[in-house]
Amino acid sequence: MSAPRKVGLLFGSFNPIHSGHLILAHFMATHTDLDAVWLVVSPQSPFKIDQELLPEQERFNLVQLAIAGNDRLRALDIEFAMPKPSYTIDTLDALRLQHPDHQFVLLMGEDNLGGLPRWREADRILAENTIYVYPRSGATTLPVVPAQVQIVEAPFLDISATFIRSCARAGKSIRYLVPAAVEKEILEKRLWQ
Ligand SMILES: Nc1ncnc2c1ncn2[C@@H]1O[C@H](COP(=O)(O)OP(=O)(O)OP(=O)(O)O)[C@@H](O)[C@H]1O
Ligand SMILES: O=C(O)c1ccc[n+]([C@@H]2O[C@H](COP(=O)([O-])O)[C@@H](O)[C@H]2O)c1
Repeated sequence: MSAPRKVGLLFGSFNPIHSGHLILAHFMATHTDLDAVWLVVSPQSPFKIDQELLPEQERFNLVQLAIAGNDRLRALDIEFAMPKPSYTIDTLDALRLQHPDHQFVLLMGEDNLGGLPRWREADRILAENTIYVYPRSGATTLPVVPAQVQIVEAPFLDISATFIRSCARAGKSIRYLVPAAVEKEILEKRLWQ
């Protein structure tokens, strides 16, 4: 049996994955007490119903290309078989059933913290999980920050998937904003062009 592990979970639409996600995920997996970070690709965020999304399998493939060769990072498609939209509490329950020996930590950008009370079963998410929050533009907060929320001073890169998509649409370079393998795939498949 493998040793118990402390694993950070980075949930996202990853439409597409970019260098901001990767630097954050690798930093969390190597500069904190976490052993690994799993990137959970959400088919449909409850807060992004109207957003034009690449097919989930395509987004998942881009995540896999981006993290290839990094044994601290892993891509999860667990939400593909679950009801949509993708509610994080349901995924956390499923992951705890699948991996009873693991300790999970929720990773969250400061942009998402203030909106957390509007998440499904937010009280249970807060009661059952440690949350590592890292800097992100559009920072929001909770009226009272609970003890299980820890601020991690991770490097801050102001890149968003929205910006990557707008560059691709405008025919502008996305070199270094996404890993080379992801750039190649976006250009070859003419994604968002
Ligand atoms: N540049 C970044 N640095 C650190 N974390 C990020 C960065 N971009 C996104 N994240 C975080 O990654 C998680 C998933 O983000 P998501 O897939 O929604 O990407 P996004 O860039 O915010 O997308 P979009 O621009 O389409 O809203 C969120 O918790 C978000 O805060
Ligand atoms: O569970 C919820 O109620 C909930 C509400 C909003 C967002 N989330 C999850 O948070 C992740 C990031 O969402 P977003 O909207 O910032 O892309 C994504 O995995 C969503 O499924 C989850």
